[in-house]
Amino acid sequence: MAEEARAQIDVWKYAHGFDVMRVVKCAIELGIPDVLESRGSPMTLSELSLAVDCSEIALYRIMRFLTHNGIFRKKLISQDPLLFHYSQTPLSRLLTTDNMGLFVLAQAGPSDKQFGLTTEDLRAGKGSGLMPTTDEMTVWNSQVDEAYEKLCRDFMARHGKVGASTVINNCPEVFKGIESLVDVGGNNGTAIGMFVKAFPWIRGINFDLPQVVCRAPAIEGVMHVGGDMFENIPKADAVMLMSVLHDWSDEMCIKILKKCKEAIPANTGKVIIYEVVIDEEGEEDEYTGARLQTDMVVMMATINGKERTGKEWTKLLNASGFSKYTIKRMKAVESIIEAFP
Ligand SMILES: C[S@@+](CC[C@H](N)C(=O)[O-])C[C@H]1O[C@@H](n2cnc3c(N)ncnc32)[C@H](O)[C@@H]1O
Ligand SMILES: O=c1cc(-c2ccc(O)cc2)oc2c(O)c(O)ccc12
Repeated sequence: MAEEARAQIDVWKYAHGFDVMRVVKCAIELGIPDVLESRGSPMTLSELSLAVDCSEIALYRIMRFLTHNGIFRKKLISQDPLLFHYSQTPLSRLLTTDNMGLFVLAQAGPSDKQFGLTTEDLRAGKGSGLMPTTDEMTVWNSQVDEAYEKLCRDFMARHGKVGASTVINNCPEVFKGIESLVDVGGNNGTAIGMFVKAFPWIRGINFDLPQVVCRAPAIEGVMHVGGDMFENIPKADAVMLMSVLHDWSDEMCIKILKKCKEAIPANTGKVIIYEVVIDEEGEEDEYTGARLQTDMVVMMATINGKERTGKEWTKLLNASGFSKYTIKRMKAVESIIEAFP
């Protein structure tokens, strides 16, 4: 593989390296290596959930990530996750509290919700919501250090830049025939500004919460509109949703998607979703690890957010009233989903 292509994959190890260790720390705190060791034989998700007192949904997600990383082993008896059998590896045996487990916990420092998943949240089946405030709102938590809050805002703006160039380079055809495009949850307008520059026939609307767009810089060809995507979305030929839906539960996503549908023409409109599509078992590629890491990041950052598999996207789009959709896989962590009314 060319050095450049390898770097596109390896960079995620550094971007999410700290998060990997936070999930390993939670697994030790929950006692997963200890329970598997004392049982001495493989355990189903339900058995493990009962033994470590952790919700099945949260446990399934962290075990999906930890088995992909070779920390535990998973045996598929069927495609039903409730019937997966989990067992130790030589590595997880070293992570028991009798062995190196306490060493890892000590090095990780005191448990502090501000800096990672907590076992209490996982037990309750929710994410840690480090970044939202209340009601699943994804606005940076004002209780965190001011400099860190600014770093998070700046990081999100860069995320928009990286995402927009991935879409422009890999899927320029999605912009064909679109005269107006609204980027819902577009933050400071970085992404929509890049789309309008690359495809100058498009009129861009950057739509985000009023307290977010009021800080956005003026961008040629882009109008900033403040509002609430659960209430009303400005009308346009197409709606873009970049890394927005992964912050929300299925129920809230359906509300957002229904509002997006109302904003576009019934016969020619489309919703363009730029999000991770988690690979099904046996369909992994070189980005699978980074996609699963992003699921862990979303679990830490939000309360009910998650990355979704193709099947989960189908359910969501059908429930939101979209009649058809296509998934375009890219050489990237995210994919493009085009949904049509
Ligand atoms: C994870 S960020 C994604 C930002 C940008 N699309 C990107 O990919 O970099 C989610 C965005 O959704 C916005 N948002 C959250 N709740 C919203 C709401 N009710 N209405 C409009 N935007 C909202 C946030 O302010 C934030 O800018
Ligand atoms: O801290 C994050 C990171 C992401 C993120 C990371 C990698 C990707 O490929 C996509 C997104 O998304 C976040 C997010 O949506 C949020 O509301 C808070 C924090 C983060």
